[in-house]
Amino acid sequence: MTTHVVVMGVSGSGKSTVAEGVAERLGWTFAEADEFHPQSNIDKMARGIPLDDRDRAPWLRDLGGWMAEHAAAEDDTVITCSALKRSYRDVLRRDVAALAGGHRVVFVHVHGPFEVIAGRMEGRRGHFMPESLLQSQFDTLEDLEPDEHGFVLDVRHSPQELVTEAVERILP
Ligand SMILES: Nc1ncnc2c1ncn2[C@@H]1O[C@H](COP(=O)(O)OP(=O)(O)OP(=O)(O)O)[C@@H](O)[C@H]1O
Ligand SMILES: O=C(O)[C@H](O)[C@@H](O)[C@H](O)[C@H](O)CO
Repeated sequence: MTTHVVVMGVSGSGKSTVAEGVAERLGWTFAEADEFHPQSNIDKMARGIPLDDRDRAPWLRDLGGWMAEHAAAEDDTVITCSALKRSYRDVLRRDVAALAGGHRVVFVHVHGPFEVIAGRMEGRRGHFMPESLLQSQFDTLEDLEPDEHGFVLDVRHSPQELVTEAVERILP
């Protein structure tokens, strides 16, 4: 049985900060979903155009496949991935769920007020994602539903608090 953590949320919410901390604390394999985006998706966002379902579909399938490969190899993982919609999370879960052995995908939603996240994006330099896309990220976001395995963290907590809380709630 392996666990696959998806740290989700809008751009600038702190996914990388939390996911890297959790992966380090647990010694689990880490990946950034942004590194799985085709260059065309990165270019589109950099031009200030939000991705649509078609842009995200192959990317989500690749990430789900990556987690399932690791599950099959008995390797626990932590990834960052916006995973904004329920249907996206269904794709991310699908390949791991199809394996025998009771492997788990756990979503950790880093969530908080628009103004806090906008302020952090403003202070960040050299990232392809423009602040102008934050509203579309919030518009697209669908909260975790009661039957989804996961939990919400408050972006206003310190990175250290967030990592500790995440680790406590992830471990079975
Ligand atoms: N809990 C926190 N408290 C204060 N600042 C934070 C916190 N978490 C992250 N930050 C800062 O906010 C900015 C965004 O964080 P981070 O890059 O981890 O977000 P992200 O969700 O991975 O972003 P993206 O998806 O756009 O790459 C960074 O400058 C980071 O240092
Ligand atoms: O689904 C999406 O729209 C994307 O994955 C974005 O969320 C960004 O890639 C990421 O957050 C970097 O800012």
